[in-house]
Amino acid sequence: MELKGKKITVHDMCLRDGMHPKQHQITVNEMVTVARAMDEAGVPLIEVTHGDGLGGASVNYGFPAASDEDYLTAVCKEMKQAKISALLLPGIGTVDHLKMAVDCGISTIRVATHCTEADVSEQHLTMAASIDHLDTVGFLMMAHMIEPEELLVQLKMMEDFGANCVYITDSAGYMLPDDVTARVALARAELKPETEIGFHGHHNLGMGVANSIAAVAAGANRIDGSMAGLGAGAGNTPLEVFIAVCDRMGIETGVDTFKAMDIAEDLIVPMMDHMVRIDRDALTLGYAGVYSSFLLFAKRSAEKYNLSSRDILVELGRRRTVGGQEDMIEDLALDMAKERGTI
Ligand SMILES: C[C@H](O)CC(=O)C(=O)O
Ligand SMILES: [Mn+2]
Repeated sequence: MELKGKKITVHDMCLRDGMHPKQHQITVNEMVTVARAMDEAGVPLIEVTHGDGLGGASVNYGFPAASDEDYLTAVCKEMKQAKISALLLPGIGTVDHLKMAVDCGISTIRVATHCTEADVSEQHLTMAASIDHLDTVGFLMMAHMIEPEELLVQLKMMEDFGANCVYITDSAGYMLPDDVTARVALARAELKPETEIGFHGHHNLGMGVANSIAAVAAGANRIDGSMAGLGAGAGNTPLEVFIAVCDRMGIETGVDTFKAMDIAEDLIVPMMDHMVRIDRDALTLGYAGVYSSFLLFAKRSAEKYNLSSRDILVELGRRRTVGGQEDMIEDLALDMAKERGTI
């Protein structure tokens, strides 16, 4: 496919997926500063929410520095051209959270489920689609775990519930470009032509940019990334890198490449509590197909029970654990520690 001249929408994740490595402690001021700079650089869409979506503030997922309502209210009113999105996982976020986010000024709601559980998104997607001008997006996580044909059934379900855009989400950073091509191309061929297709990558195997380009080539027109890769695991597709590559290839993002680089370097890297990079554990997530936001949970349990975090992650992958099973990580570590006599 000729990519030169193709227009795509990039969607920044620093202020939502980036909440995972920050243990949800990004302040309202930091959110506003980063969002303003991205607005100025031409980033068209920015996600702002607790790392686990609206309503994520809890013992299980972690308490944030401020409420979703405070973050969204503060950021939405500052935007000149950028639109703000919020993420919602049914079971964590409710229809009331969705209404609150709309009242705060979001333009996009993304309803996320595990890749085999699109049916649980019906209530939220139907409701969102009934709200005037609300960009309604379905988001299927851990999409590497099922074959393209099975994924298509789930994507179609979200389309039927009213999503005008559906996402193929590589939550574990496990996919290789051929995996992305197979899933996106089938979706592009079978979904309604007016339904947009998005791809959300994690960089655990260093494939974020290559996978995102594969997605665009196969027919996706929305691509998630985050400046300096601030996101779960080894982070999301580093957005400033993806923008520079698009620039070289003639793919139009509308974002100023040098301003994107400056945001990554001058604003995001200094905010990091640890370097978000492909270290041994993040690489293991990608290699073993584990949900990226399990990383810090596994590291904490490893430290507590004198275990190797890699061993915990490999076992989580073997057990095919999925998002929402965070509480099982400590249970697993405790069992492993008893078995190995490390406690
Ligand atoms: C709640 C997760 O962090 C959503 C996401 O970004 C992913 O699955 O990847
Ligand atoms: Mn993610």
